[in-house]
Amino acid sequence: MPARLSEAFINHPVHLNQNHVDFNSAKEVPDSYTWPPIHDDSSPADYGYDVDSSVPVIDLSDPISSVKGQISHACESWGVFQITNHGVPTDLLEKVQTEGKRLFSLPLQQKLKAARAPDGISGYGVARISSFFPKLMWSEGFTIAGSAVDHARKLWPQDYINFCEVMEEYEKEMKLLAGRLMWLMLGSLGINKEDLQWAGPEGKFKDSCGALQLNSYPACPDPDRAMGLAAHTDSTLLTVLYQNSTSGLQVTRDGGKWVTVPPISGALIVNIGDLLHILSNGRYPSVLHRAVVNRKCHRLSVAYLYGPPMHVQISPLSKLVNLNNPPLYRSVTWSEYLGTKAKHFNKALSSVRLCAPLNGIIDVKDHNRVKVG
Ligand SMILES: O=C(O)CCC(=O)C(=O)O
Ligand SMILES: [Fe+2]
Repeated sequence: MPARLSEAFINHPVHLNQNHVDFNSAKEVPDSYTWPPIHDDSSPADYGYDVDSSVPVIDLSDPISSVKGQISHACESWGVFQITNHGVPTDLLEKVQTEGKRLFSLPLQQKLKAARAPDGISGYGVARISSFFPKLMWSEGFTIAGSAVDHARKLWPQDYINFCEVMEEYEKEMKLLAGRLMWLMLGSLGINKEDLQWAGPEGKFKDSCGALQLNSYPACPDPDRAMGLAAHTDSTLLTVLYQNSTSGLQVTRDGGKWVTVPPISGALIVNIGDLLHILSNGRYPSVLHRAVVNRKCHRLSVAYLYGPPMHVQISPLSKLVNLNNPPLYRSVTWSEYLGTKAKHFNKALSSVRLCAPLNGIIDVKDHNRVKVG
């Protein structure tokens, strides 16, 4: 079994076509990138006029009991929320953005020198989920699991250190923040440090794993017919996303209409992933999301993909299970789940489900019935 996140796909190689169009000079969207029209369902309500139809924004400097209450509501009803006053320095966010833009502005041939290997996780390339779709996505990505040095050196043989230092510092900040968010989320479910042995001494999640995913969405001549990143849930416990000031992220509630997550300068977005869905026995469902593109400007997003130590078995927490709430999922390690996701994509969660939903009610939160794309 892979012991490190960087080895997670050794048994699941994906051979993707990395010869994509040069986005910067494309005057139109080629047929291979043309998706069925994306209807813009966003209404004024999506921009905060109606509290119940906009993604919650939580100020982490509010009193802790209030924060936990807001998190519980956001996790139960949305699976996503934005956070402000999170403590990640603004200048670090700016540096990450500058370095990310520097990377994606390199010529395609240069970026391809650091291409992700078919059985690897780190490096440059199109989204791994591309293999599940007949059409290509209007985006490119760069993943960092472990040290970025090997790949960054291929991009900038003389000048890779700054990139690596910034990404390393950001990864450290993200790991601390993700641990803090885990306790806020778990605490709101009545779970404390004694209930989660694998969180390690003082519940610090020292051995937890994570990766940085830089996503680049070039401006697109026909954004309604292109897809930045197709609908998916993350295979994480949680994901912390920085989208800065350019919108593009959309989420659904229970497979309903797409809601745009409005950019808030300096805020971070927190998504619930499939492993927290399992750990919480479905109380905190993972959120189906996608990224759309726009005509005017390039968009960069940086996702921190956070999961448990690779060997830890994740299963519904015993405190959340009783006669009326039987365990809904079997236990899986992150490594095993990534393999399942690589094979079954959006049906992965239902493939580890133990029992059918009670009363025969369709569990829309399993996403297997949600039309993707
Ligand atoms: O770019 C975005 O807004 C979404 C990125 C995302 O979903 C991911 O990297 O998993
Ligand atoms: Fe995602």
